[in-house]
Amino acid sequence: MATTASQTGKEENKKRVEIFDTEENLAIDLAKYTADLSDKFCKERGAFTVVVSGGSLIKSLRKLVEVDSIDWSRWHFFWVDERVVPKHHEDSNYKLAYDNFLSKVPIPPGNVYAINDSLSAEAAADDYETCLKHLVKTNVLRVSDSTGFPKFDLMLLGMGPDGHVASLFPGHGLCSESKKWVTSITDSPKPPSERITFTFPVINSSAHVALVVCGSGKAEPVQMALNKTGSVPAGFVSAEEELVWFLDKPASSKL
Ligand SMILES: O=C(O)[C@H](O)[C@@H](O)[C@H](O)[C@H](O)COP(=O)(O)O
Repeated sequence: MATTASQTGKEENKKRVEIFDTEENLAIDLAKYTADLSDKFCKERGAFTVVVSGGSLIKSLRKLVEVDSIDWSRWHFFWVDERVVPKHHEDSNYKLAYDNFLSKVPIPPGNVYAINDSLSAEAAADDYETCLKHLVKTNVLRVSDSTGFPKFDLMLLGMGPDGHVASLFPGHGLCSESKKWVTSITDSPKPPSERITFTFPVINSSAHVALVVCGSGKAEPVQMALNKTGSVPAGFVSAEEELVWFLDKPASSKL
């Protein structure tokens, strides 16, 4: 059973906070939320552009693979951030998503946009941005009328215990990148140190963002982000249509 915390203010009107008794219930609701959006966008535009982070989020997608009604052939699948390691490496977000999700659903392999793992971090970021620009030209990816940045249909993001999202870490200069779509980091405080990441203008131009956070170890950054008691990258996340925080009870315990 979820409880919804109401928010006030203009930007806040686009924000919902859902709190679940258990991670299992969160995973069930996240599957329904994603399936409903998939249905809506597949009907409206014949495509559904979905972005995922790495981390524990991927495990919380396990109920999604069981939804029969999803038209997987219309899905286009991206990563908000990726570690610059070979695709079969244990640290690879591609491998994490492949093993736990992609290998279980029939998304066409050509619609799965992994990074080029033979390049340096900087070159891989440029290459991924070039790929996104091509997908804008071919109308797979929309562009936000208000920001000019790509507008993904849904971003599914986790948050680290320090409040980071994607590979945008507290106090790091990349949090204020305002021009690039995709950038690289070679001094990530969370290993491995070399990564590529979408920038905030891209994340915040998404139609829908789901921030999925579980566990008491994240209660403090959740509080900082939602009650504005501190400044953490997760608190900078917004969406053009709707931002939904999916929290389990322990993660919401300081709200
Ligand atoms: O590649 C990464 O490291 C991630 O994309 C990162 O942003 C992750 O989502 C958070 O660190 C949360 O990870 P956990 O849920 O495992 O704490």
